[in-house]
Amino acid sequence: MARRGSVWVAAVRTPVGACSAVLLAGVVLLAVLAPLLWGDAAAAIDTDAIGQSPSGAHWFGTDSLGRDLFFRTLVATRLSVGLAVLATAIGVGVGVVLGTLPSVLPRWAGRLLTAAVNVAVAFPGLLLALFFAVIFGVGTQGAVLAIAFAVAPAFARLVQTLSASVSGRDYIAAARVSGVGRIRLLARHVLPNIGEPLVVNATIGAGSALLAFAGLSFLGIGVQAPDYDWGRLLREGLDGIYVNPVAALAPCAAVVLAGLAFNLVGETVAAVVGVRTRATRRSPAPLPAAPLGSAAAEPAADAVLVVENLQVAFPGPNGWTVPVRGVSFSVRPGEAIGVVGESGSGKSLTALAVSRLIEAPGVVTADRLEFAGTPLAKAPDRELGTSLAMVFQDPMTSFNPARRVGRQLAEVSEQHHGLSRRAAFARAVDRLTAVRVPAPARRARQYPHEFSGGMRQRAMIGMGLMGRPKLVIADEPTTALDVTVQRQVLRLLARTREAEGAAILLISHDIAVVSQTCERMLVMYAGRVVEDLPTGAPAQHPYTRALLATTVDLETDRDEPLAVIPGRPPEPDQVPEGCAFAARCPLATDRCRDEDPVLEPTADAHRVACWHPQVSVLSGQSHEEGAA
Ligand SMILES: Nc1ncnc2c1ncn2[C@@H]1O[C@H](COP(=O)(O)OP(=O)(O)OP(=O)(O)O)[C@@H](O)[C@H]1O
Repeated sequence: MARRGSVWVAAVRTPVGACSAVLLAGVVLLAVLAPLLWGDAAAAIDTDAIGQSPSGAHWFGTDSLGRDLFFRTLVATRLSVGLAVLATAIGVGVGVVLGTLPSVLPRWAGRLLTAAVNVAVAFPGLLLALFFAVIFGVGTQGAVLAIAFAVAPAFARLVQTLSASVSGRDYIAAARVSGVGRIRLLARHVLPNIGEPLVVNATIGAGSALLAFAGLSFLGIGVQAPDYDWGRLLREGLDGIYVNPVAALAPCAAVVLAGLAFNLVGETVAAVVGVRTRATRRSPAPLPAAPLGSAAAEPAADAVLVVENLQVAFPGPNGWTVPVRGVSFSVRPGEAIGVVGESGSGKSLTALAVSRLIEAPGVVTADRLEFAGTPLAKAPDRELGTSLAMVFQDPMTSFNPARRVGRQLAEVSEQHHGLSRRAAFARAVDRLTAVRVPAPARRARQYPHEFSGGMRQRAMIGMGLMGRPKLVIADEPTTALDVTVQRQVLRLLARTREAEGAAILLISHDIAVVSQTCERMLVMYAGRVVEDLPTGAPAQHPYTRALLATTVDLETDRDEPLAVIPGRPPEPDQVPEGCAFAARCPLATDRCRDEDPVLEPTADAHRVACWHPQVSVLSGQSHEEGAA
């Protein structure tokens, strides 16, 4: 709640937010106070001062009955703004009902209603307002209903579109499956999730309603005498425009200012609720230097990837959150490295940083971040596009659902190799063949949804092979697949490595998968690499040992309870002072809680960040023995 409040404060501090706050406060104050303070002065008839020009006594002059136009303009604020807001509220209400009814009504009735809304949306709003004004009759009430019904179709369409985008989500499907009725589904699951854009559009819509209302009153079919709003004042002022132009200009200026207030408020609300990160995008303070997570070791001269002291940070309301805190490793050509660790340990962010895919407001810093000998920040897109391949966990969302698979693969060669459309498509078919997609020529012409999960994942790898990748980064590539397909994909990665000489960085929470595929393993915990070891070597860090102990295989004793690591990893913004694993480590000492261990070599090709390495967690040896 406090966080939300601070977002609003930050939004009001922007130039647009400040203007909107001042204008809105002015409009609301006038609407509330003006009739109370100046209502009588605005209604007072003075036959001695009929049709006067602006003067010290009457700043905007007087009308045909000698009434003060300055006070009348101020007093008209309440009716003008109040009626516009009322019309908008009714319009939004009717729009929400019309927009949601199709999902509740029988199919044929819903379609009929949708078609009617579509037809109504096609009519210009003012024309609809005039049409309804004739139906509901001349006068304030008729004008309110006319404008409400004129704006309702646009809101109905908006609600339909927003509901359609929400109704495809998994939580709606889950609610449906669990037997939630249509109306409850709508009220509980759909409407709360479309409320924010609706409010933003309603605020902006109130500005248009204000203008429309002034238009109807100006035409004589809105507010009727003795009541008056800005539209009526404009109509009366226009009669004497050559004598006193201010009489017409003042209500016009009032409409413009109030309309501006609504629109700017809409923009501010949109900035806060629509793009919530915008307000926090401003960096809270200079990003602190990355703590040295590892002892500097010179990487191989031909390393494909060199990462030294990598830090990924995001600005938050209370300062920087640093989910990746000084990660260092290097990858040699053709090498397969696995990155393991519990959820939230920073594996994916490390991969994204290495692929230059961390978006603002995220900040990536490193002492050294090089790909194929070139600083990553300077590597041309073409170089990265052809020599670094990325395979994501969910290929369904990584492929564009509206384009054929073959064309998406071909785009890489058209873009980066300058191949013609036909040649690029032929290469796409060839690559699909290489990743063993059956009937590749036919499959290349299909859409992603026509592929099975495993086939999509292979096609994704095929896309990476359109160039000559030096490094394939695969982020949980088999998590969504069944064991048989998982095996096929892992085999394919291994084959890619052999055939193309590509290095592999395989991210997985499954230590068994990594052991089968990789020769080295980086174990991450709370944004740090805590152990870097050859696969199969005895683990030295208590966390790695605990992770290995939780791995289940065919030889696991089913009579024994499954091993678990007690506790949870710390949140990125609550990492403790010393070793982040200390709170869960049975071997932790005061030193662990006070001092953060650095990743240091303990044996050939083996680095550990622990004050007490080589201690067996399971055997219950004391830490003194282990530390020795
Ligand atoms: N854009 C972001 N802004 C703030 N924090 C983020 C952002 N993206 C990720 N994080 C946080 O960074 C931490 C590490 O995330 P990351 O996705 O790298 O973890 P992971 O080890 O890959 O986990 P998983 O196995 O669940 O994918 C998480 O706590 C996550 O909440």
